[in-house]
Amino acid sequence: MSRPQKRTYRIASIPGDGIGVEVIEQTVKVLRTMEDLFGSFTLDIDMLDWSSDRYLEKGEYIPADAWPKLRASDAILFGAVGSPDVPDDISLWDLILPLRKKLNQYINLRPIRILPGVSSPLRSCTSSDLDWMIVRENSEGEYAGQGGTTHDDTAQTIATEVAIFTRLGIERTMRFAFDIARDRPRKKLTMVTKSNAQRHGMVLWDKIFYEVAKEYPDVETDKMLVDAMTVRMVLKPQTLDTIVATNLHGDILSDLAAALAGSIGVAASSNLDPTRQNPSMFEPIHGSAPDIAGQGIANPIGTFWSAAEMLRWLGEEGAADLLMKAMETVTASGTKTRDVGGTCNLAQVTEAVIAELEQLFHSRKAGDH
Ligand SMILES: NC(=O)c1ccc[n+]([C@@H]2O[C@H](COP(=O)([O-])OP(=O)(O)OC[C@H]3O[C@@H](n4cnc5c(N)ncnc54)[C@H](O)[C@@H]3O)[C@@H](O)[C@H]2O)c1
Ligand SMILES: O=C(O)C[C@@H](O)C(=O)O
Ligand SMILES: [K+]
Ligand SMILES: [Mn+2]
Repeated sequence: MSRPQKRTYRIASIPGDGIGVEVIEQTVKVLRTMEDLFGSFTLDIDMLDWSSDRYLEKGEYIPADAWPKLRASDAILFGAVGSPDVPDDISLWDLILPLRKKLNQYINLRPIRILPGVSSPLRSCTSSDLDWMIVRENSEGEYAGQGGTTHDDTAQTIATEVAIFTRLGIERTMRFAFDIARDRPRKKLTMVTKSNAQRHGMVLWDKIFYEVAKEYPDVETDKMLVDAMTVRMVLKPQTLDTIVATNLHGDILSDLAAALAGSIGVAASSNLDPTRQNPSMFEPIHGSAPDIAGQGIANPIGTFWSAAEMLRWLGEEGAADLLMKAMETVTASGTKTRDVGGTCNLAQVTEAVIAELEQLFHSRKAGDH
């Protein structure tokens, strides 16, 4: 009998700043455990020091010659960027945004659920009341990079931040969102907009949503103005399932959604190039959290979940499922960080997840025979 060949994946890992470094360190331990347990795949992890420290030292986040190698990787595992020593617009526009843009990661997919053992700040909201998939457009809107400042240092300074919406960008996002909605049991897609006040880009957004909807007669459609959407997310979470939103709206709503599901520390995201011509990038939705950085108390679950999504994207479904199961068993058992009501530090949560992975893997193996 010939043994199946071991699969190798080239992973570029960018821990970044603050708690990004801490959560990635733990996630790599978890991935190494999975690699050892399964034995069927190898993760060739390239740790990249692209951080604000590097920027302060060398004047750049991403080395100019780094792109070909990065493009040749199979996936990117990202922590967070942002430092009190560098203006936030520089760190975002020199690190995370060029990655998303140059690698054509035009979808940011953010699953939001209440994990076992985690409670929602909403009174009587259970896991069956809040199970959402947020599809955030990830390349245009206010993030298109169009704009500028003139008349600097005068009383007439002008600054523009031009929100760009293109048919191409909207159409591919809507199609992706409808595909996601169709694959979920409720087959329901809520489109978030602001086409009452924003009469050009958002009107085009709505128009294309209804055009694409015609191709998906089996998916129930629904439209919400973004302000009212915040109210509905809080008061009627059970009426939502798949949500499609612009880059900026999706950014804001997903932090709210994560908080409603218990903590921003458990929320995952996938920056996807659905064409698979470039590597996709997986990261927790949170930032570098300077207020708790260096204390070892950050919740690593959002990054573990992102790593599970990375394994799924790479085709390692079994490993992804096992990691989700281990994570959820650990949160259910009460081994949790403070943001979700526990008393553990991130290393203790990691150790518990690793122990659970080993336990689950071996009991599954025993069940096979
Ligand atoms: N994609 C990214 O890398 C990304 C995302 C968001 C913010 N940022 C950057 O991060 C920096 C800080 O931004 P911010 O404070 O607005 O947002 P943040 O997400 O870093 O933190 C918001 C709050 O949530 C808490 N928090 C975040 N992650 C947590 C975790 N894993 N466990 C426990 N608590 C957690 C923080 O302590 C803080 O109180 C800024 O420079 C910002 O630009 C980067
Ligand atoms: O996309 C952004 O605005 C950066 C950060 O807030 C994020 O959600 O990744
Ligand atoms: K992040
Ligand atoms: Mn955000």
